[in-house]
Amino acid sequence: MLRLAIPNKGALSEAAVSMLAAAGYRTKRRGRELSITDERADVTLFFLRPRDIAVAVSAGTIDAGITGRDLLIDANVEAREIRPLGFGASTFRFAAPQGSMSSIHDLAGKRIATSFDWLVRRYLAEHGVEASIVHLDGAVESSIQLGVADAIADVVETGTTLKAAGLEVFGEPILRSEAVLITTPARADDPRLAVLDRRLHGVMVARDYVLMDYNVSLDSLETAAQVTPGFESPTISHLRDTDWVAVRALVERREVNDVMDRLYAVGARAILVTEVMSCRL
Ligand SMILES: Nc1ncnc2c1ncn2[C@@H]1O[C@H](COP(=O)(O)OP(=O)(O)OP(=O)(O)O)[C@@H](O)[C@H]1O
Ligand SMILES: O=P(O)(O)OC[C@H]1O[C@H](OP(=O)(O)OP(=O)(O)O)[C@H](O)[C@@H]1O
Ligand SMILES: [Mg+2]
Repeated sequence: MLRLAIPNKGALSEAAVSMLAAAGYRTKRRGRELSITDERADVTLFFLRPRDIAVAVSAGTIDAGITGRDLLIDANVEAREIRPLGFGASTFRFAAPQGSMSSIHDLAGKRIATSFDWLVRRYLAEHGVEASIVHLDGAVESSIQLGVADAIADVVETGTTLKAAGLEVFGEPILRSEAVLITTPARADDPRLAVLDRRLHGVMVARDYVLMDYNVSLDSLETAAQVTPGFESPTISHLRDTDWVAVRALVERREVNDVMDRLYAVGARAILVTEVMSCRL
């Protein structure tokens, strides 16, 4: 049985469950169950606090986990990221009262509140800045008003929380984070993990790509195929009219209208777009 840890609450929890459900795993919890076993897929899901996931994986009691990249790095353990999962994107940034700081060098000798001590210490050391860290478990944005810190380092997504606290970001982003699939070097070659990883990749491709079909004359095929190169190579099929062919390729969802316009302009017609339910590439 493959043991996979996923967040039991917080920003990544729902999206992790829906991704696993889309990948065909049983995810429905009866009440407050701490784990669910999917006998058919040979996987047990453990619902853990997001911050504990990298620790459980590195201890070897859990084979793999879904957590935030920021939490993985901050745990400073042996677990490694094997795939970014395309949800839960955020940045990790310094912030201070509006107009008070503009560069990380302004942090020298100051107090920085954060829940990510290791991540912040490492970044400051890399940049040669000496400051003291004030550890808080959450609601870090309140620390300045409470007089316990001069600046903060925290997760920023929309910036709403910062703004409400009268703070603004400064300096470069410390990190760009998102949900990631993690494991340890000891488990990295586990074939059951490879199946999980392929399933999750299949969900990501189905979310990010659509299938595009169109007809194009042989004269314009080369130009059109360059517009839709697909993952490896577009499929070309015969049409009854031997001067024309049918082309099929995967296209990034966010580019779909632009690609259709460009195909039309080079003479492609009957351009059709279809959702991908699932795939293994
Ligand atoms: N607003 C957000 N948008 C996107 N990702 C977020 C957001 N807040 C947190 N995250 C990500 O979620 C993970 C942390 O989860 P979250 O903050 O929900 O849990 P937690 O702080 O450990 O638990 P709790 O807040 O319940 O004490 C981090 O990887 C972080 O980057
Ligand atoms: O930029 P925003 O969209 O406002 O999101 C960022 C906020 O979300 C998270 O808080 P969370 O809800 O996890 O509370 P916490 O601070 O107690 O962890 C994070 O710690 C920030 O406070
Ligand atoms: Mg939080």
